[in-house]
Amino acid sequence: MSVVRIDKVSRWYGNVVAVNDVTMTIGPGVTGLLGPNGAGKSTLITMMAGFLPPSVGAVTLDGVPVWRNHSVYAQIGLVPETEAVYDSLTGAAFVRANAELQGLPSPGAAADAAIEVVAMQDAAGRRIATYSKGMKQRIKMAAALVHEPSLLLLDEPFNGMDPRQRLHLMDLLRKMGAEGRTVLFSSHILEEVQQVATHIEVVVSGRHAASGDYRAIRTLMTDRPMLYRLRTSDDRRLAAALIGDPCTSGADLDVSALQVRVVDFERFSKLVPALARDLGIRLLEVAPTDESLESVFSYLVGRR
Ligand SMILES: Nc1ncnc2c1ncn2[C@@H]1O[C@H](COP(=O)(O)OP(=O)(O)OP(=O)(O)O)[C@@H](O)[C@H]1O
Repeated sequence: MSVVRIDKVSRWYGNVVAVNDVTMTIGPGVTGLLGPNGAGKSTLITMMAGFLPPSVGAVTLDGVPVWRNHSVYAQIGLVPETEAVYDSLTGAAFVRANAELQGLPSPGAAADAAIEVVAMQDAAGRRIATYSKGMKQRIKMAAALVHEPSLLLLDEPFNGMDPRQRLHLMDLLRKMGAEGRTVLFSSHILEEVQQVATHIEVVVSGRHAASGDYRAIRTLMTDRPMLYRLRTSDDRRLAAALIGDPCTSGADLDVSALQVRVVDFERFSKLVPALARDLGIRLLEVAPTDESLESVFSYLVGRR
């Protein structure tokens, strides 16, 4: 069983604080590392893979420090975000080279098996230069899997994949997790994470913002105060009714719409249709105005 522990870790590049006092534990199964661009996901993954030392704090795998520890590297597979592939090699040669670097006794057989896992047998004899972005992702995945690591780290693996490749990779990650491996992948899309991860860690602006399963994270996100825009057949009457209920904390009327500050989304979502029905008001539009990922994430950070 592989457990990664990130303990009070900070990492800075010159004046830029990329990771700020993060503590988290990642165990077997599939974990999604969720956060907007620049949140520090790649920096965290690179430290977990042992390619970068923390400025402060420790990253360990089963209690053993990862940085500069060659015995630990054999247990780790990394699929980096960058296209770290040799275009002039065939897919098969690239994966085999990784098997040789890992010192495997039968590098050819290990490479064939890994290529089969990612279903790239048909294209393995072609030069990587001719691959699509999604195919490059899969061959990088085969290279990362060739030594059967117990910890698999993937940085934005779904980027550039078409829907079919995406489903294939999701299946593969689920399978790896079900086999008892520790799989962690980064993403900035909650729905993507939700489809495959059983556990989610959220980072924002270098800080650990939240942790839990999809439902817990989704609840945190929808429970925050939010501004809703409503267009109805009688904004004024609906505003008066809504403001009398504790699920709202304010309402603004302008010529084209009604803006309502909602503090209890669950209650609000039931109240609006009920009021509209009782008062005979037609609802033309009900939509959140600040649903951007950044606003959701900033809220999560603000709570801590
Ligand atoms: N080598 C570097 N030198 C200087 N600053 C860096 C370096 N690498 C990352 N940073 C900065 O550290 C912060 C975190 O970057 P990081 O790449 O870890 O975030 P990320 O969540 O992976 O973002 P993205 O999804 O955009 O890759 C950013 O502000 C970034 O500009």
